[in-house]
Amino acid sequence: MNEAIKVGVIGLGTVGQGVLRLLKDNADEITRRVGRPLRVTYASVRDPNKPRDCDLSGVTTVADPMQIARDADVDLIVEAIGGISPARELIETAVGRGISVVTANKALIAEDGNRIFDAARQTGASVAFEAAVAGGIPVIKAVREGLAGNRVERLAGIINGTCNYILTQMQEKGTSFDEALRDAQRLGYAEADPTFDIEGMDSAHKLTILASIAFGVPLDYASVSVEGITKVTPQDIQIAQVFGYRIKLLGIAKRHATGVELCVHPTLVSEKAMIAKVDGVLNSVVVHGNAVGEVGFYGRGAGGDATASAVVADLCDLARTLGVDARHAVPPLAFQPEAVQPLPVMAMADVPSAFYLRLLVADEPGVLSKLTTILAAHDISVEAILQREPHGEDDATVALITSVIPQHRFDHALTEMRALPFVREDAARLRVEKFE
Ligand SMILES: NC(=O)C1=CN([C@@H]2O[C@H](COP(=O)(O)OP(=O)(O)OC[C@H]3O[C@@H](n4cnc5c(N)ncnc54)[C@H](O)[C@@H]3O)[C@@H](O)[C@H]2O)C=CC1
Ligand SMILES: N[C@@H](CC=O)C(=O)O
Ligand code: NA
Repeated sequence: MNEAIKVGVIGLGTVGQGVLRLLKDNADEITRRVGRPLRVTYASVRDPNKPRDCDLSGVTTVADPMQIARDADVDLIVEAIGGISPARELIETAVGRGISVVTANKALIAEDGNRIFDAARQTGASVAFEAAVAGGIPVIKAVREGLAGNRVERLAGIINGTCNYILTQMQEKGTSFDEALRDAQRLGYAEADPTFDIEGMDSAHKLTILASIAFGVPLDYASVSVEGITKVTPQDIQIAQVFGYRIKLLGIAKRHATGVELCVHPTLVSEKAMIAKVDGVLNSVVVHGNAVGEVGFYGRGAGGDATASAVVADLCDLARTLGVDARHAVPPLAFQPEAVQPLPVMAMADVPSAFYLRLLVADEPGVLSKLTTILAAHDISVEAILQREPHGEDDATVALITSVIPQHRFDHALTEMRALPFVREDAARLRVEKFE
């Protein structure tokens, strides 16, 4: 049999263990694809007493992950510890000695990827990161390679499994936010610090990577406007449903005449759109290319096995091209490094959208007509509106969906609405995104 390709795995948590399991369970299939077996020979284990759901026989375990990055006799390395440091130093050390790395670390790629890819280019090593976006969905490969003939106009997606799981549980089972989050953590979906999931930063990391690959712009996490799901209430989920919508946390990267929109926020999507039906831990990315039109991908966005599927796919790619200078292969960010150019990122105030608004108002006559008069004065049409009578002491609720307008116009109208004596509170304002 051909000599095995030796793999070092740094970090044996949800993803690392999944990689070991998959390489073992599907060893025959993988060997037939690659031409040589892939064998984990080294793994870094911080706590040797922790019970693990993978077989470590034949694997040399070390406490210090730098030992693997710097010295171990391996052909390829998997980084699965997460976070910025020491993950960055480990990857830079490995590529510095010409060892290619597979990482699932979207935070690191989004925030320091430009520097990491430069370091890898110095030696001709690769840094592969399919698992970093939308878990098991092979969306990096699809956009980078499969859509290379297109100018990408828009990319939008559900790219955080934890948030989609929470929103689905709240909508379908009436589960509380906190309970649904606890379940997502137990199932291995959430980040080590789940704030990254629920406050939208994890989606923003992934959107940064997708936007770069789609538009040929440098990775620029700081330019993404981010809002998470912590303010989404069961009431908004329920009213959206009455209007025929679902609320999803979307990442959106879109070209406009004056620049690109880069944002993550809870969004109303029509229940008729395919993406509205993507529930639970599933992710979905919808890409509009000028030649192909709209293309959609969906699948498991988090969890050990699904993520390991993407890590192992990258390992197979790199194993097949061991010894080949990565500077002659597909560039990591899809475009030739010297052709990667920034585009102006639009301020959210200028980005056009339809809006959902929920107001708490005093229960008195003429409320709807006064609100719609203000909207009409700002040339904003109302596509749907409802009013709910108060329960007991509560205020009444008015909810509406507007036509597509720049946010600043909507905000001016909202300022005037807030000043009306019967308006108690603008309780929710969400964007609405349309799909084919
Ligand atoms: N869990 C998931 O569904 C997905 C996770 N990812 C990414 O994969 C990476 C790993 O995530 P998980 O496996 O879920 O995390 P985890 O917390 O389950 O595992 C991380 C492991 O790395 C070890 N570790 C952390 N710092 C270390 C250090 N300095 N030295 C040695 N070991 C260290 C921890 O002890 C733990 O065993 C992260 O970048 C995450 O964002 C990506 C896609 C999906
Ligand atoms: N915490 C992330 C894991 C995968 O990237 C998520 O929930 O999507
Ligand atoms: Na992926």
